[in-house]
Amino acid sequence: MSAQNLSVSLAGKTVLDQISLDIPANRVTALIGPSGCGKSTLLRSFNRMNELLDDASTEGQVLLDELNIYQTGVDLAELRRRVGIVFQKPNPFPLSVYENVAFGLRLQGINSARQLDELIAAALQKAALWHEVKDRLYDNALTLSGGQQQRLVIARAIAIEPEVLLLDEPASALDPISTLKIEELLYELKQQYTIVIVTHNMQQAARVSDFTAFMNLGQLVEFDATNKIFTDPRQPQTEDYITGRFG
Ligand SMILES: Nc1ncnc2c1ncn2[C@@H]1O[C@H](COP(=O)(O)OP(=O)(O)OP(=O)(O)O)[C@@H](O)[C@H]1O
Repeated sequence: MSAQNLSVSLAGKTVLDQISLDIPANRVTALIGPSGCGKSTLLRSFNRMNELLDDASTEGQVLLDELNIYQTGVDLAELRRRVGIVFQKPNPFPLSVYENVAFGLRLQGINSARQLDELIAAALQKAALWHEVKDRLYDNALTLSGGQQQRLVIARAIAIEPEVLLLDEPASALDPISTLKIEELLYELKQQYTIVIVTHNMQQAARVSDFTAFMNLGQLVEFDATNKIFTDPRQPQTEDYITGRFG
């Protein structure tokens, strides 16, 4: 996936300014930068979620394979199936664990009980949750712990086989053990999916990502291999940020 000269305004204010960025396939890319620099807005532009806000306008392109997702006639439901998103606060539906994962599959017309059972078990396994919920499949998802709920939301997102998974601070509401589980999970998931994660936690970005984009004031300051960004950045601004001199 790639952004090309992408600019976004919200309520008349330029929030992203001419961003061009190639997101490598089957890798984890972290978006870092000070509060308000536009990380979440960039993430949400990858599946056109900004359009759900009043008064959002977008210029430039986002390419998913060959498709400019902003061209007219793009099927937004299909786009969001291909590019899934997980938010900071776990948001399972107030349904059973099973029905949470079944939801998107049923929307795709999959109704055979046997097929659903198999796909739901596979998604829960991929989300590293199966062992904890296999005897609780019909319990309400809201009875799970916060960390389990977040892995359930990830299972719900991957059940419908997206190509890209967007994660907006997926662990910041979780305890350290749940955070570690999510981080380990990302390592497994990148074998199959392209992952973009917004994080405030620079240690987390250094641990989980292969590539890092440092943003400031709506601009992309630097994009490189994570190791390079954290040990030998090209831009003084990046160095100042990662060494804690601002932000
Ligand atoms: N719905 C909105 N309407 C108007 N302005 C908005 C809206 N949402 C965000 N903004 C503004 O857009 C800018 C970028 O916000 P965004 O949430 O993308 O930044 P961020 O880097 O993710 O910040 P944080 O790290 O604090 O979550 C900020 O100045 C913010 O105030």
